Amino acid sequence: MSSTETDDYVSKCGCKGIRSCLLCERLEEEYILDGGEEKVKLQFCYDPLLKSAVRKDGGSSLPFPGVLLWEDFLSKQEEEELVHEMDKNIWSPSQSGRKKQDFGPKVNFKKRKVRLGSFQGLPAISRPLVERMVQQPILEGFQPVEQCNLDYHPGRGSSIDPHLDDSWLWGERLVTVNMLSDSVLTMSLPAAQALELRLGSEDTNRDEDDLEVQVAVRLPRRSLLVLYGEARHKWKHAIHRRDVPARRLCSTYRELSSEFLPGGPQAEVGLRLLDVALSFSHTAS
Ligand SMILES: O=C(O)CCC(=O)C(=O)O
Ligand SMILES: [Fe+2]
Repeated sequence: MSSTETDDYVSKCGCKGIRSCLLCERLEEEYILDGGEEKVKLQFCYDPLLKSAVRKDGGSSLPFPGVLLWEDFLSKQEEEELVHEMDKNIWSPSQSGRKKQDFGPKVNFKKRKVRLGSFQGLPAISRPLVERMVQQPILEGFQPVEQCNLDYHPGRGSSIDPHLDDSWLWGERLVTVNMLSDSVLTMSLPAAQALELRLGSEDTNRDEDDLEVQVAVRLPRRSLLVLYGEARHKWKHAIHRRDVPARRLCSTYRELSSEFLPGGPQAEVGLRLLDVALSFSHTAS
């Protein structure tokens, strides 16, 4: 990496509140490792063929519905073109050492307000990808109104903390296309809740407040991941710093919730958003 590139990677940071990246940690001369290490974890790996989470130290497995992994969704040439196109647009600094490009309506989640703002549609280059993804039965009728591109880099200590995506505006399926390097999405849930979701395990009889179930979902380069059902609404998801060994880009596509779909109280707003989004009129300058 040239020094100009390095400067670019570390020159700006978008962290607020408790979030941090390598830049602000260096500035504060404080090195914060991945958070939450005090919790005892039951670690599983997701097996896409079995659609189950399998204990890392062998033994039990747990049905894990709500994840679809589509390997080689992109060809190598498509990946190259997408990355080239994304890098023509400005990457804005975001939380925890990420950079971001957002193609979607302007949203205030706290006040539950959404408006078109300057949104002109999803990027033109995404049209064939959306046409391809909807061939998958689980994505039938998927109509994204937002595409959010993220740029992770180990030089900035990029990560994303465990979270659930909003479900007031965003609908049932979250779709992410992974580019440039392999990574791991870590899904987590307190053991007591996992038990409720049928974790048949003898390990849950210790103090359950401190016990967390973690499921590592492998995200191969050029794959597409769908989260829905339990994996969308109950399990938090995160990308840990240790799982960003090289630059990684991803595009997350989000559909509308039932509130904004036909029959819902905000159906008219939804129609306007869809009309603009699916014009695919954004082209990088
Ligand atoms: O980087 C990823 O794959 C996940 C991104 C994510 O969870 C989000 O933007 O809400
Ligand atoms: Fe998310």
